[in-house]
Amino acid sequence: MLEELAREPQVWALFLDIDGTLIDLAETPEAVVVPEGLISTLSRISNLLGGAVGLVTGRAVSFADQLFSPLALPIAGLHGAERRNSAGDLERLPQDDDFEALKRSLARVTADWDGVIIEDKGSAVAAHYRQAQQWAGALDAVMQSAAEEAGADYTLQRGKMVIEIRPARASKGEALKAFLDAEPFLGRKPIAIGDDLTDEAMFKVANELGGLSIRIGELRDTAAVCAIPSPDALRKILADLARQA
Ligand SMILES: O=P(O)(O)OC[C@H]1O[C@H](O[C@H]2O[C@H](CO)[C@@H](O)[C@H](O)[C@H]2O)[C@H](O)[C@@H](O)[C@@H]1O
Repeated sequence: MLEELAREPQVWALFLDIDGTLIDLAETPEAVVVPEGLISTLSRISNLLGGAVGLVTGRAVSFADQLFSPLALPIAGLHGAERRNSAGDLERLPQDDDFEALKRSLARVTADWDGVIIEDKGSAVAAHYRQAQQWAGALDAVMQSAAEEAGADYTLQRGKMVIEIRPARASKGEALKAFLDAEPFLGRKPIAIGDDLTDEAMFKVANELGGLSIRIGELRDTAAVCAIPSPDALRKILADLARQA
């Protein structure tokens, strides 16, 4: 389904989610592994597409950069709330003192909740319960009330065994549009690949713009139009594509 990229590389732009898409999910946010060969695969595909490859992730840009170093692709982080374009210019929200206090309070409230992880991502915060499913309900309630306290500038974002509070003004769909407004993405058709609720916004934009939306996993309750069964299957497809570059 990505053969078109090799046939007409000047037509397409590729947007890739990270966790659960390019890399396998792990028990904790820090435990993820970038498989050998993936960085060079992405670099070759980026060259093939004239640089029109972007990462679109819920991670902070700084964390994603560490994962994929030395590769520094254009990237939207924090579900689109921060973005680095192909020239390397990074837009990031200013520090918000009230939000800093809210993150500290979340960490305090959940300190004794065994297995719950509060991931401080700067302008967003994620509460993970993958290792603490007994706390899922209580965590949901705490995060809902924290999101209300954070006010209209923030919104709740649910994902795989995670509940997040993130800036409301951006989404992965808006990030796709912003990338497509400038070279080397300008005028290309987007292919968006992701696995989670946050990726639905970019699936919709890719569909609207005549591109392609691909979900990792099952094709159920999604705007995506086709599916690839796993991150491993996607990596194999990308490696084949890179060999043609
Ligand atoms: O948009 P993504 O790149 O898919 O990022 C979404 C969230 O991914 C991370 O959490 C998820 O992956 C963890 C590591 O595999 C896993 O332990 C967790 O259960 C998943 O929800 C990341 O920690 C979040 O900050 C991202 O927003």
